[in-house]
Amino acid sequence: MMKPSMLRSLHSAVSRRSSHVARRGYATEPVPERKVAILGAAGGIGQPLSLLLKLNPLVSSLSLYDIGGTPGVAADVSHINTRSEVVGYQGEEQLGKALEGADVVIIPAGVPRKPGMTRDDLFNINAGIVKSLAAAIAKYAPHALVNIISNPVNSTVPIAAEVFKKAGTYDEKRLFGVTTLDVVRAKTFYAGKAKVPVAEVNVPVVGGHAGITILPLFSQATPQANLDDDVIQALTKRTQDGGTEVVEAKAGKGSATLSMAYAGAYFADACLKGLNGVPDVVEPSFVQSNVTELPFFASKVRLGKNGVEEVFGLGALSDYEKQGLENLKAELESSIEKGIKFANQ
Ligand SMILES: NC(=O)c1ccc[n+]([C@@H]2O[C@H](COP(=O)([O-])OP(=O)(O)OC[C@H]3O[C@@H](n4cnc5c(N)ncnc54)[C@H](O)[C@@H]3O)[C@@H](O)[C@H]2O)c1
Ligand SMILES: O=C(O)C[C@H](O)C(=O)O
Repeated sequence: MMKPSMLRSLHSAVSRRSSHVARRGYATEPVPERKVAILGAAGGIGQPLSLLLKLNPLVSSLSLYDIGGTPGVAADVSHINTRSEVVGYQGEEQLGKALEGADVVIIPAGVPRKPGMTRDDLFNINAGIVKSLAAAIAKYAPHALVNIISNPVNSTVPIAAEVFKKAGTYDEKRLFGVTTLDVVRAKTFYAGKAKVPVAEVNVPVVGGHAGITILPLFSQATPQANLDDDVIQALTKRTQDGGTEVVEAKAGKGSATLSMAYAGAYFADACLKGLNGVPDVVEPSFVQSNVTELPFFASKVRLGKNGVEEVFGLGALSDYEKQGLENLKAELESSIEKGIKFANQ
């Protein structure tokens, strides 16, 4: 996966490879051609996400779509001397071209929260946006891996699934709700309390992506730090409220964009590695699932040439986590049902 420390060396590595290929006239390490489309590319997440994907050597074609503003973002990002070609598309009439041939489609389109709002308060606007973008994906990129960032993720993923079912293109292995930011936060907060190097930390986060539906499993965190129960409870609450912490700090100017772009680029990189046949690519995602009785659930998944190759279970839970799991089910179920109902109206 693309770690922050790798970003600095990435540019020089890519430049070295490009000049080597140019000198010899053929690629010494064949890297498959991969098109990534970002829908909502001119937004707060979309722009830094476009930048990070332009730095990813696995991407050969970067397609930046939004209702407006993408010619400028594409012109800007395209001046970076890395592998991919960048094209900006704006307006619905260009959406088909933006999607055609895409291997991975990332959707950060939609409105963000303001202080005092829940993610569900975004449903009325974002549900319609995701529904129409999913219909276009079914038509123009039916085999792409789809990474949904738009909130409320607990509802927008089921919406996309229903749209794909109706279009006859649904493949549960290819649809992902991006919950990577929850894991990024859990790792950061845990490392701070446990006083261990953050780069060594792993924390599974399961459930969904809103408030109490976000369930970090600190009992399975590594390295183990034997933190007191009250510290674990505070870490759990901080992870669940991580998004709200940013919304309040931004004071009306939106929600997490930069950390989300990092998390989205990280997950897209994992999807590309899986498609390219890299073994043992395991990341968390909100996917169709049999892990609990709920039809969608976030847990670790193995990514491969067809998307989801394996959905991992919960492992051993502490009593506190067992209770957290029971507590989240009603809210998660109702958000999933709300999405399904909306898509079928
Ligand atoms: N999954 C997560 O962890 C996570 C984290 C942060 C934010 N989010 C969500 O991501 C979404 C975007 O956040 P942001 O801060 O980038 O918002 P933003 O308002 O800065 O950008 C959204 C972009 O979407 C575009 N857009 C709107 N309708 C569109 C359509 N039909 N087709 C294409 N593009 C369209 C807008 O023009 C804008 O450029 C929000 O819903 C937010 O809640 C999710
Ligand atoms: O909190 C939000 O509304 C945005 C996002 O879901 C996040 O977790 O940062």
